[in-house]
Amino acid sequence: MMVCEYKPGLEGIPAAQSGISYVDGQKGLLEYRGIRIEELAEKSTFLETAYLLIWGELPTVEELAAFEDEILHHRRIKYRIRDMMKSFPESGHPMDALQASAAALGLFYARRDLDNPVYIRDAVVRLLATIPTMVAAFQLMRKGNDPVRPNDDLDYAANFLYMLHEKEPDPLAARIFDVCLILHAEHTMNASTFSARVTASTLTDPYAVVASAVGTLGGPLHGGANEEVIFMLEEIGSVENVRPYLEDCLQRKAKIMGFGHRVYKVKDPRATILQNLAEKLFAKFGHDKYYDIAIEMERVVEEKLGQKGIYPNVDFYSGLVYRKLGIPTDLFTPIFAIARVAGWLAHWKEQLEENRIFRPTQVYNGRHGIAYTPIDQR
Ligand SMILES: CC(=O)SCCNC(=O)CCNC(=O)[C@H](O)C(C)(C)COP(=O)(O)OP(=O)(O)OC[C@H]1O[C@@H](n2cnc3c(N)ncnc32)[C@H](O)[C@@H]1OP(=O)(O)O
Ligand SMILES: O=C([O-])CC(=O)C(=O)O
Repeated sequence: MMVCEYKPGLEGIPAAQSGISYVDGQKGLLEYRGIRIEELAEKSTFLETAYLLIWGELPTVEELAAFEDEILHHRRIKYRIRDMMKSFPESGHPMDALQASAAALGLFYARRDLDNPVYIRDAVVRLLATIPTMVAAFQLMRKGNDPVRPNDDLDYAANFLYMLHEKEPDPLAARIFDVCLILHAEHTMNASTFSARVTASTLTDPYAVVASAVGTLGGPLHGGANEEVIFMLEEIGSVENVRPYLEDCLQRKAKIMGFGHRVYKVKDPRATILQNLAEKLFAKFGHDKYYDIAIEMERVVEEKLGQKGIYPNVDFYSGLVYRKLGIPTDLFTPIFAIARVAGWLAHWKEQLEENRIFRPTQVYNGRHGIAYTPIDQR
């Protein structure tokens, strides 16, 4: 067996062969199935992009209509899932509620028929359709309200905002939210996708795959950074405080949330698009003073850490967009998950097509040959 050098965090180690997405971290380039993210953000919709990621090609008019229709008809959640969510503590984090609810779907669809394309399609449709409903339902129920039923007249993104705010969204807000979903849908072998693929490789069900990925996404070094960014902007509070705040972080060797990336050594192309989306929202709905703080942060971080390749990542500007859409801070990461379900499912499907269980090795650095000490002698 070939022995490889141990790399903390598996840096630079390929974990799969994949044709789903591609990142050039030096050029700041991201493609889904070969199509540039900028082009998808301008021309596609989230469901069309999800189709592209999962089935490998852009859908025809008929294929897209059929896919959208299937999703529309599977948006409602079972009353038993809703009742289970109602019993969750309202102080609990919505990512934990989502992880538990996604896993609970597996209780209803326990049969695993992984060689059957109908089973795969049903699972894809069910997960894409119900995850947004679950996120919105928990949000309303933790406030003591009943969840809002999906609105069949609204598309995927608009319906989510409708279920969250109990009113139809402004069309610009809905389109911008849809673009956010496109931007977050997939990103090569990131931590949660790796987690999804490891879980998939055991041939378990897709609900367990998504639940394990949701758990991984929630951490502050990964998708959870989007809410940490807002806490940080609130703590900084003013443009004048940016420099002393960052100097203090650097002195303490503390990570600056929303900056840095294992692959990108330039500004994340999604951060550039999200920044433009934020500006569009500010032009229509009013400015956000935290944006001025964010701009100053980007300037000072580049001055201090640019030579190390530390630039804004996808999590830096997304929260400013979501705030303007009236979304509470602790829903930012669940919204990331709504989008990333598309990527996780694409990787689940790809993993099954050429599966081998993930079972890496380790470098043992513990002891050998130690005698057992009876408890009364310890
Ligand atoms: C959707 C996403 O997951 S995007 C990422 C979201 N996460 C964040 O925004 C959290 C802040 N960023 C980070 O913690 C990291 O940049 C990560 C987790 C994204 C990438 O981590 P790694 O690739 O392991 O980089 P690592 O932590 O080894 O950093 C390399 C060097 O850059 C520095 N660095 C990296 N990110 C930052 C940051 N955000 N602030 C300050 N310094 C940083 C490190 O201190 C380290 O410096 P050193 O070589 O002098 O010790
Ligand atoms: O690729 C990564 O490591 C993290 C990231 O940007 C993502 O998952 O979108």
